[in-house]
Amino acid sequence: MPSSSNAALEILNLHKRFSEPAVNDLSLKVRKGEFYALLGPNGAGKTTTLRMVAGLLQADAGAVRVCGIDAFADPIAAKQVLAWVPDEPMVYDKLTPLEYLEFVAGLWSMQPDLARFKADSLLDAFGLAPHANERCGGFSKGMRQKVALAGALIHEPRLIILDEPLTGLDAGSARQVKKVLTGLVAQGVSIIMTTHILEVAERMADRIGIIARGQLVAEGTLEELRQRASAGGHSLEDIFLEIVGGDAGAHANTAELLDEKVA
Ligand SMILES: Nc1ncnc2c1ncn2[C@@H]1O[C@H](COP(=O)(O)OP(=O)(O)OP(=O)(O)O)[C@@H](O)[C@H]1O
Repeated sequence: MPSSSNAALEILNLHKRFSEPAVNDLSLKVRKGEFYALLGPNGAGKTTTLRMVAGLLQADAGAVRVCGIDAFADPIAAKQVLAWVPDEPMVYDKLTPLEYLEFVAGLWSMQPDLARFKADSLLDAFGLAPHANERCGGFSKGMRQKVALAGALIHEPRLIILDEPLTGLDAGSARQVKKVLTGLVAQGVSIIMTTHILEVAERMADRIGIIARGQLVAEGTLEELRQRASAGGHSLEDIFLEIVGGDAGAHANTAELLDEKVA
């Protein structure tokens, strides 16, 4: 796949093996200003893929380009333009959200005035302003998740990588997070997000990639996936279950599965 200037993320023939292959010749592209949802059954290789993109896990083979930067050759430059938020993010219990955001801004060498301005606006956007000066140690999982997300956004990344960002959030918090994310996409930021909440992918994603057994088995807009699904599946859940089945592992080769189902 040649490098293309409109790509925020290019994953090229990525491989990672633990005791068995976890990511197996995976290639995909996220365009600038695109919201891309990465779906797949448990153990499909989603987190492993994103951890390699974020530079937290070494790939066995393949390449990753973030905004045109070769992330394996120049990981520091890549990290400057991306944000990574895992499904169990860590925040420092002894810090308040404001102190945490100022600390993270300091790591990025942001000017204190700008850091404070950005911190205040992120705390506001995530509904954390009333708790800005309380220690994170007493926060619920959802509040901690929002603090971590705010921290990941403070340096104004161009590509945001989110692993299950809405798990554990109540309806109000999920709405705040979705509003922030869609606002960023409207400004040209790109997002790649894993989720098991298919409704979220259905409503928010510009394109959806479905992986099973470490391989991309389907990709497209919701409408494209709908058109390709053979049995007239209409919701993303119908399409997803048709493609991966209840048990993607029952198929020896997911490429064959793709040929059968969506060719
Ligand atoms: N550090 C590790 N050591 C050994 N095996 C691992 C490791 N990390 C992941 N795996 C294996 O790699 C495969 C892919 O795991 P991964 O966490 O990427 O799946 P996933 O699609 O994110 O799943 P889920 O939806 O359950 O989070 C699984 O078989 C998993 O057991």
